[in-house]
Amino acid sequence: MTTFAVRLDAVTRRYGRVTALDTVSAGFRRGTFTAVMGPSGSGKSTFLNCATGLDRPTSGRVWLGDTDLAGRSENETTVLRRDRIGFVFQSYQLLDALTVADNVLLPVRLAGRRPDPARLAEVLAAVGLTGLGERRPAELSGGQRQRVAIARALVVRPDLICADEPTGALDSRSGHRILELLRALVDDRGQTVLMVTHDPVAAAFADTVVFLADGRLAGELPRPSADRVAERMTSLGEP
Ligand SMILES: Nc1ncnc2c1ncn2[C@@H]1O[C@H](COP(=O)(O)OP(=O)(O)OP(=O)(O)O)[C@@H](O)[C@H]1O
Repeated sequence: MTTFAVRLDAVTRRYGRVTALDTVSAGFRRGTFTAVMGPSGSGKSTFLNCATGLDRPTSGRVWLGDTDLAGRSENETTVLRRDRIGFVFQSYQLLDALTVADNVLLPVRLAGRRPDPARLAEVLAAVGLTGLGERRPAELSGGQRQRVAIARALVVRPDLICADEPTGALDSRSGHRILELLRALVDDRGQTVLMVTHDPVAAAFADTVVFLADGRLAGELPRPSADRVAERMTSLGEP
């Protein structure tokens, strides 16, 4: 097994005349938590989309574990994404008509596999939602809804959990608990987490913060503190 859950090699993504990502190379080791930060328009979403196969680089390569995403058909990439990456979004993206259990099991059903009740119980326990499987999302707090989304991300045993502003819709206390949960998934279960955030406090939960500016890598900060992250963002022109 390769050391990296995901690796980008000289990835460039242009949209017409705009170079959203400019020769970006980066590797994310298994069992690590990385935050991606940068001013608005610096290329964070493009980076995440290229790293997870949602978008294709104009040039350069992306590996998901051992798998080179270049030259894969759209169908193959969709299956890889579904089976090997867990996504967590700011807006949770749960289906209101389904129970918590059915939301969590959705990726399993979409893959045509039989849901395993033991696995369901395990991931609900991992996110602290034991006993809430029959609730609907509307009957949960924001923090609990995000836990459902994290359980859904975990259920397929992904190589990578990709979180886009996972605490953006939460009050600071619930957000803090979600970040502690992501941290614990890395420390206790060896998960790999890649998180885009605007919040230096959130970024400080990561092992390393990677900075983007104008589509280029603009350094990284190991063992970040919120103050040092905020300082670095100010130097990149973020108010
Ligand atoms: N589909 C697209 N078509 C044209 N230009 C795009 C497209 N997607 C992104 N861009 C441009 O590429 C650059 C990087 O955008 P991107 O969304 O990756 O930045 P970001 O750091 O995620 O921004 P934000 O923090 O505001 O969400 C911007 O100049 C943006 O306008």
